[in-house]
Amino acid sequence: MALYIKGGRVIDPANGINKIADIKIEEGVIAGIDDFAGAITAADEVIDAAGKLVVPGLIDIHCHLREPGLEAKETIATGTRAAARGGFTAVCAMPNTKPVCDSQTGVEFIYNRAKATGLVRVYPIGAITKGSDGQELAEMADMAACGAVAFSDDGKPVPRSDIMRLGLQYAQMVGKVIISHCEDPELAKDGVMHEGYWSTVLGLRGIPAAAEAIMVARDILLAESVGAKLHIAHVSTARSVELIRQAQWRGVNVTGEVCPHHLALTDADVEGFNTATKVNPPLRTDKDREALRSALNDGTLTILATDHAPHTAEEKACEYNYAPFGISGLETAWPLFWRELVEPGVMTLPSFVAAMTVAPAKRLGLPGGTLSTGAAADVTIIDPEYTETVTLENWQSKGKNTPFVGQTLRSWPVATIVGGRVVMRDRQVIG
Ligand SMILES: NC(=O)N[C@@H](CC(=O)O)C(=O)O
Ligand SMILES: [Zn+2]
Ligand SMILES: [Zn+2]
Repeated sequence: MALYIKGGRVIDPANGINKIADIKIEEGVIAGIDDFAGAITAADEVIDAAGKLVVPGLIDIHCHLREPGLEAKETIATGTRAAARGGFTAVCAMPNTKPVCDSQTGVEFIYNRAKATGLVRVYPIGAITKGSDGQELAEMADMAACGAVAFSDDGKPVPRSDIMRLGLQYAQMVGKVIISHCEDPELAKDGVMHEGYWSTVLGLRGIPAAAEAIMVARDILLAESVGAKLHIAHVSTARSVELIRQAQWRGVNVTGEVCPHHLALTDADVEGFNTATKVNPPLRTDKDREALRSALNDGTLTILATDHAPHTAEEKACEYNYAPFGISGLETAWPLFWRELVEPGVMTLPSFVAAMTVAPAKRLGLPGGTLSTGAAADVTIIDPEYTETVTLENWQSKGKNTPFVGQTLRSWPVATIVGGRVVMRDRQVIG
């Protein structure tokens, strides 16, 4: 018995495919892309994808699953259900859990929990420093040996340049990428939103754009000096984009990612003091948003990521100053990116699909991201015409901290298939 996805527009950027075709899945792997009309028998299962897009399973290289230790915010079980609902077949988990994932045991725990409770694939990211305290390198080589896919102290910067340089050198040695949360801790201190017109009007302490760009510049210089691979998390300012662009011209191995909220919202959206808009780096200005769009358009930035950062309702139900930073993003990423990037023609459909599949996979050396024959059958089906209003009904993440409730968005994932198993169908998570 085979599973056929019939008659959809198959977009597989890795193989240069963009055509109406059927996909055959057998024993959990892609058995071929073709016209299978004559081959389908009554014993086979068929998903009718006419009018839909059929793409490689989406891959998110930046999310927070909160397990171990912060299970009130999210677990691997709930976070991967949110991922499945958002069309993701694989997610990379940041190490800022309790304890921090800074050892072989931490990495193995994630793999074991994901195997036992996860609905989609989970790849752990190890910490750069012990406890992400920025003082002493974590056991990076050990973690790489047992499957850490990258290293990051996300949630915090690595304040000391000597430690960051050492981290880059170790990462380079084991062939991994450092994912940097770029923030000058002193400049950003006590800030709760972007520093500018709106922080002044609202009377909130600001985080200057330079707090990000300074660290982007430092990390680029360090990566350049040791020949290491650097990836900038949640790029949010025009200046960061400019620094990355210049570094790429010089041949530095640096990439960057953009999150949905930095495209969909600006600092003006903090008016109203909705704590769901509090995120790090903060929502920036229109000009920054424009710079992110042109960087995605010209290929300076090639990766889209959610930075899914769930928090409890209790934690977010307080004054703006005291709320934790973060937006629950897995379940609305695709339609938001669609509205911001595909509808206005900022990205072509194949380059957009690439930014959510093969580009992140290639950057971290993950399997997946293509529909090549013989590859694991991780597939996402999108209905580009389907509209849905964001509500918390049927919301899978424990983190209800989304500023997008009430927005009607077009283009949603309607099926998610992991290794040939259907884990979401018609917007309902299965399993
Ligand atoms: N992005 C956020 O606002 N929060 C993240 C940390 C991070 O990504 O830096 C979190 O872990 O809550
Ligand atoms: Zn971060
Ligand atoms: Zn993050």
